[in-house]
Amino acid sequence: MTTILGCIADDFTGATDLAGLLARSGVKVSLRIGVPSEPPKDTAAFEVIALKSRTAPVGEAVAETLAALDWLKAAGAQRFFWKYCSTFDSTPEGNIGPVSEALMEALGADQTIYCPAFPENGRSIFMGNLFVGEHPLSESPMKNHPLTPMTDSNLMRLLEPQVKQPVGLANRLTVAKGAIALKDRLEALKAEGVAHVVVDAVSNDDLGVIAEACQDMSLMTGGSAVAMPLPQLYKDAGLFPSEAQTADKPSLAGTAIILSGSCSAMTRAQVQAYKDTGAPSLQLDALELAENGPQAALDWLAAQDLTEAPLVYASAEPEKVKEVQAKLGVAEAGELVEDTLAKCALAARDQGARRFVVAGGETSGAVTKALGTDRLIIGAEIAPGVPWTYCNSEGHDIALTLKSGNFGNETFFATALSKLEE
Ligand SMILES: Nc1ncnc2c1ncn2[C@@H]1O[C@H](COP(=O)(O)OP(=O)(O)OP(=O)(O)O)[C@@H](O)[C@H]1O
Ligand SMILES: O=C(O)[C@@H](O)C(=O)CO
Repeated sequence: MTTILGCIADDFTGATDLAGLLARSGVKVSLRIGVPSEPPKDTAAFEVIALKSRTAPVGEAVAETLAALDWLKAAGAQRFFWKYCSTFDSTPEGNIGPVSEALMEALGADQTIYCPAFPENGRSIFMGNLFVGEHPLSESPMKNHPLTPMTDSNLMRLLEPQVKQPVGLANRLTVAKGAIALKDRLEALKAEGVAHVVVDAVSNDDLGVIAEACQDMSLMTGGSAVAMPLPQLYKDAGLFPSEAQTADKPSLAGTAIILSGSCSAMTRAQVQAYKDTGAPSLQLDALELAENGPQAALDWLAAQDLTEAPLVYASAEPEKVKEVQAKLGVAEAGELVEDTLAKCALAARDQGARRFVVAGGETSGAVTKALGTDRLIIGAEIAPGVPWTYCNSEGHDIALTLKSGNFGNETFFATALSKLEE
């Protein structure tokens, strides 16, 4: 089928988050890991390409995103969605702005919107300021993120240094007036030369208004949630025929492994809750990994019964992470942990693991790449923004869930496992 909406996500958990929310409407969503090396074949109306570009150097992120754009164009897409984190994670150099401007230039677009809001997960935007629950972004646990600490909550201030063209705001008072009022505001800003418009949203109703007003833009940007209304809007506009979601749930109960490289407050609570169930667990220590390599972890794993779904985690308190980063360097510490968790994933698969629960975006990228999967089928949603996915890992059918650091409730790991047993 010709692709209607071509989506590019800057990390793997973000890609499954977006694909899961698009699939809520019952449409078939196809998720590719990285830019496919083959020309488009067997495409779906909604195609998502997962990149691992959030913390990549700007030039690399731009080049990979443009390659993804070319593939999606070849699949027939004329509308595009650039998905970044609902907490607007970017390094000080920033990839969100430069990637958006490169996409706009390639598409001949003179304006786009920025809406990372995800109300079901507590992310809302008011007067251009991003809130996590009741706290401004910069006062939320995101201020301590190991790779992209967020120390400002104002999206215009975060975006301005990242782009060449002017940044503006369409605030909640406009959004509350509906899609026509928002379109008028966007037109007025365009007349003033404003290319980058942050749009407030505090509820799913606001997201419906924004999607309706922006559905004809060649490029929309945001978190996953603002894309959620698009399939229904496109169906209503007669852009594609109804088709059923075809992901069958394979029978993959039994063996499992949980791998956590996320240090977010929610993941740390999930790790503790899972350990409290009495499940076997191993904590990785980045300093020890730097000294002795991953063999001790692999030996521990080899001795485990995978029907008990063991947990391997590096998740640690911010002070501990900072201490390790000061000794090893931020990127080096992250890579050591990611590399070890990826090796554990491969070893677990070869020991017979068929369900993989992975926490953390960067971690998910490393694990998914190691498993050698190139396409994910979207299955049941475990928590808002976290679906099970099914894929083939070098001849083995497996289920994989990639959990964003901040998503899910405390019992997420056990809930994810039981979901495939229902
Ligand atoms: N104990 C540790 N010491 C140093 N770095 C660590 C430690 N544990 C994890 N890391 C690194 O921190 C980074 C965590 O990023 P990751 O994207 O996996 O999680 P997250 O940011 O919580 O998730 P998301 O991007 O979905 O919000 C990874 O690069 C990981 O390797
Ligand atoms: O938007 C989010 O918060 C997630 O999809 C994500 O990008 C996690 O890395």
